[in-house]
Amino acid sequence: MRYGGPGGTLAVSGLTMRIERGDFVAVVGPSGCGKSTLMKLVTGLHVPQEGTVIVAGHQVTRPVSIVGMAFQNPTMLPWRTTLENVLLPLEIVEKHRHRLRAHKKEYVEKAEHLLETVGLKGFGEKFPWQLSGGMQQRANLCRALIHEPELLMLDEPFGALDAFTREELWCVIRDLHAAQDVTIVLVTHDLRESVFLADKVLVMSARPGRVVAEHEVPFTRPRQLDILYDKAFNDMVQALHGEIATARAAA
Ligand SMILES: Nc1ncnc2c1ncn2[C@@H]1O[C@H](COP(=O)(O)OP(=O)(O)OP(=O)(O)O)[C@@H](O)[C@H]1O
Repeated sequence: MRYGGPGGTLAVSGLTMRIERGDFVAVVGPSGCGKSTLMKLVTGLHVPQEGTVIVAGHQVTRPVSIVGMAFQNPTMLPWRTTLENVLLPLEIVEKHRHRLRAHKKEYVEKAEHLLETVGLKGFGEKFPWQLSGGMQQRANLCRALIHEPELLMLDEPFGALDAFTREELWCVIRDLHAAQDVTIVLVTHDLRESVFLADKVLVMSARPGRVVAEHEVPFTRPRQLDILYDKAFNDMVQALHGEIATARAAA
């Protein structure tokens, strides 16, 4: 995938990965290695000049509707309440668009249930600007989940949060993955986050990005936050750190 025409920036090249249904995969790598590009390729926001992206058996040629996305900046619409923001994808995704008016109550209940799951019970009527950054991130996750995506793409969704809120949201995501049949791809700079949450961690090279290593995370589920202090956990984090340092140096 190259940006800006033939002489432009080659963001990813030879990037190959296979993710099975229900997997939780984290993608880590040096800054600028093409992690966000990968997200945009999988969701169909970009189409590669060479190679193919296949999601749920179909080649991706335009934005994919079975995907839920959450990026670092929650970009909620300020003139809509939190609940109305969470309901937004339903106005876009075809399967729900036609049902929305007749089944509004059912969808509102679902949105309220999701808000409750992430600790935002009773905040649906507030506007996004009345919520803290952490609360907006939580609402952002609800919006990514409202249309029951089969694939959830998370691009640094907890990047701007303080450590405590971030760890709390890790647990929300962990529980969502355990409770629902959803495949999750998480792009992150936070190696502890990748090891805590994922079944598999993919390490990318410096730009042009490709996968240089793939690690199964051996820790049993459900994982509790205490694991962050285990030696085996920290050894894995440190090993990943070393791999990324090597990938950066090779650039
Ligand atoms: N729209 C664009 N036009 C030109 N170059 C771009 C564009 N988007 C990304 N790039 C370049 O492609 C490369 C990969 O960018 P990308 O955002 O995918 O990396 P990243 O790994 O997500 O970065 P970071 O770790 O800093 O978030 C970078 O060198 C970036 O400058």
